[in-house]
Amino acid sequence: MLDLKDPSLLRQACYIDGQWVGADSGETFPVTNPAGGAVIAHVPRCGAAETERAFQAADRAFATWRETTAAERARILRRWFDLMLTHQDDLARIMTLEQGKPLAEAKGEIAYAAAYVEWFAEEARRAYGDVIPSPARDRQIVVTKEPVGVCAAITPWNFPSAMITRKVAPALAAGCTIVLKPAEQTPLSALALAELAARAGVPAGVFSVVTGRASAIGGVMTGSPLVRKLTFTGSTGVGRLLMAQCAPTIKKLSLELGGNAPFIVFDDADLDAAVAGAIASKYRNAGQTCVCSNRFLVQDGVYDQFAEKLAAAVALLKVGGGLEEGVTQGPLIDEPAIAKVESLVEDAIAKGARVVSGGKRHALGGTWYEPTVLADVSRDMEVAREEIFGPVAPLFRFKTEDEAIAIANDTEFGLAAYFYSKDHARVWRVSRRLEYGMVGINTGLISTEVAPFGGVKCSGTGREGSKYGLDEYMEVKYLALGGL
Ligand SMILES: NC(=O)C1=CN([C@@H]2O[C@H](COP(=O)(O)OP(=O)(O)OC[C@H]3O[C@@H](n4cnc5c(N)ncnc54)[C@H](OP(=O)(O)O)[C@@H]3O)[C@@H](O)[C@H]2O)C=CC1
Ligand SMILES: O=C(O)CCCC(=O)O
Repeated sequence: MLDLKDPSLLRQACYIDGQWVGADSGETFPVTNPAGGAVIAHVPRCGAAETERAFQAADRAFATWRETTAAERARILRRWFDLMLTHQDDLARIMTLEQGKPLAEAKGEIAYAAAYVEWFAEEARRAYGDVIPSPARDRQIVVTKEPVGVCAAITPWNFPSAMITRKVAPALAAGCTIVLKPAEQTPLSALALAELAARAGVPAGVFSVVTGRASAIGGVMTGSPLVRKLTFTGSTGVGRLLMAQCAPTIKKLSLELGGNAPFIVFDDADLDAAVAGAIASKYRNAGQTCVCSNRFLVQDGVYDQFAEKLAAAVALLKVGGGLEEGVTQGPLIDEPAIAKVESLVEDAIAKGARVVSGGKRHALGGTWYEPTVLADVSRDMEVAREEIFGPVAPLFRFKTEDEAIAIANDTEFGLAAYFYSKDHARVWRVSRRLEYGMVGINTGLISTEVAPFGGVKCSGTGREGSKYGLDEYMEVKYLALGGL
């Protein structure tokens, strides 16, 4: 139905303990295409009981998986990586159909998702410990790293594959087992990854996928004493709730939550480069990423010129269905998402913002929103505080560097920030003063598997990708050897 080269990648069952299973109740829920709303598949609506079973299996599997060598785990992960690339076209097609992003972007995400698997296959062999100089002659102090144990992962719809692999691959590389609950909008990408993991030789119970009721599944993930770690990407509100639910059993946590990224353009910036960076960081995935620029802070001297150049670049974006040739802007994920964007833009206009481009739903209907640029935006408008998660660039004006820093840091979030300047002293000064986990300097693209992705403040805790991403799934153990 989806016109896949390998139709068996379209799984409409959960993958628990190495078996493809339905919900105990037999209930399912539909998966729809955001471009037009057609139902493309049905997946099980599981709850607590199925999730409990997945964790019991993960607990059993942990006993043997943790004993495998790093090289054995690396070989399996490497096969998973190879399979993802072999099936890149099908995986991308499934993603575009359930998530809406343009096919070229979906293919890019599959390559990006696979890169995490490759990276952690390599890092698995480098989980080194330490020998610490001892304070006493008859003692030796040794530090080893051990897998955390059984893990739980909850992922969002905006990156249906990459958000999974950057959790599951380091967990498996470290010797942990993991149960995943994907977003209800995009379960098919997750199930296809599970199918390929099984083909790659990941043993039963090591990686399970449960689709269904978020609060019931989340309740087991956060409450079960079998689970030692929860890793989550999604909204700050849900992250806060999950953190509280994990408190009684003191689970290790990685939370990758909302952002409110400033994109600062100083008078001395290369404006054409800044516009290219702005397009990349703002309109990727139709603005639906947590690291998308949310507030454009533009210095007085270049404000009008930047607005004009950005509007010209935005005019070249092509809105449409993700499978159509040349389309760069797909639909937003669902009606609540577009209603939120619409209300933020209406609020800004009512308070005095000027529409430079776009500003309303697209003529295509559905959940397509026009790529939008708003000028004369002020800090009393909701766009200054809220994560837009849509293709809207609000331009704020500032006069001094101090003012730009103050505005940039005036948010509860601290995920990604960007700025453009050619002045070296300023580059170091501003980088130090921005209260963010990631800073893009003269670039709008910061995501890569080799760098630590994560935020400060209400944007979360922990890092994904890079050597730090493996540490999140390992515990440090100190061995004191006496009587030597
Ligand atoms: N940091 C980021 O990358 C993301 C940020 N967001 C922000 O969040 C806003 C809302 O998006 P939304 O999709 O609603 O994000 P959510 O945080 O609600 O969803 C993310 C994941 O959490 C799950 N979830 C939701 N409630 C619970 C719960 N009580 N227990 C366990 N799991 C739960 C969801 O499951 P289910 O889908 O089944 O409800 C999904 O798998 C966006 O507009 C954006 O601002 C959204 C996605 C990603
Ligand atoms: O939006 C997110 O949740 C993560 C952004 C994807 C990336 O750039 O890695």
